[in-house]
Amino acid sequence: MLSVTNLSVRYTGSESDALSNINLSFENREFVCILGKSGSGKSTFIRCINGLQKPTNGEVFYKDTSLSNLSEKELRIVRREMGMIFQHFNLIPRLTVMQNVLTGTFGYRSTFKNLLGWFSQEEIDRAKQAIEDVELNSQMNRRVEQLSGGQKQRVGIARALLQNPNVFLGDEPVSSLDPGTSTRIFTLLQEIHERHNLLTIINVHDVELAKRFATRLIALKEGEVVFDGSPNEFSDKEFNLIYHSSSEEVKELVYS
Ligand SMILES: Nc1ncnc2c1ncn2[C@@H]1O[C@H](COP(=O)(O)OP(=O)(O)OP(=O)(O)O)[C@@H](O)[C@H]1O
Repeated sequence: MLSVTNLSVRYTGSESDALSNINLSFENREFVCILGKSGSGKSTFIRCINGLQKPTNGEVFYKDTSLSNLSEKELRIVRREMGMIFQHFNLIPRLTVMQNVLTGTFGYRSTFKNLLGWFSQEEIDRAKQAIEDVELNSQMNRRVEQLSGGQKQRVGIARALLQNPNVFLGDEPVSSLDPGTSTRIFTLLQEIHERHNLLTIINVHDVELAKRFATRLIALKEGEVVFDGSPNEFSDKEFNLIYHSSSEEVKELVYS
């Protein structure tokens, strides 16, 4: 469903690759967590998948089509099938929960309709359902600036659901939340993942959380994949290697 081949990214002015020759493929229904130290390339990888970051080399294929071959308009169509949630939620603080969630339909509507804020009854009903799915019914008409971090992330999830996504992407969606709230958000992501048959790919710093919810773990170190396997295979040894050793030592030890 989604794959990357020989994917490399080097930012302008940088002397090293943020991502270096990554080859991975993902199937529907996988719940993938991406681990790695700060600066290892996790966000860059997610941004390549949804076409926000152009590779320096290599390709991203979504449903067998290379994103490099798509026009901006075609890319927008791909992007609307990829719901995305963010560390800082990326909501519009002064708008209500309902208004924020409805922006999830924007990729499917004309700019004219979006500017005027006209929504059909069907769109409003779907938004209500998504708000119910994330258990925020009682907050529907509150401004999001009045919500807690966990509630804000639920709004982000409901907004992404309105896109009818095939792929759910998360760029450190629980990094600013406390442990209990983080677990509840991951539980919700898992439920949504199963109910909608999604491919879910989430960057996360919390290894225990990743091991508990993911079906597959991928670890990046200095822009390279140094671990790709099931959560049971990821032990303290891998943890120490990934967070404390050089990438050459990691590859030697993990794959020896
Ligand atoms: N826009 C940019 N311009 C130049 N360099 C960048 C840019 N974005 C990221 N980088 C560099 O690319 C490398 C990978 O960054 P990236 O944000 O992908 O890592 P990350 O694993 O997501 O980090 P974090 O966990 O801190 O978010 C880092 O060295 C970073 O400094």
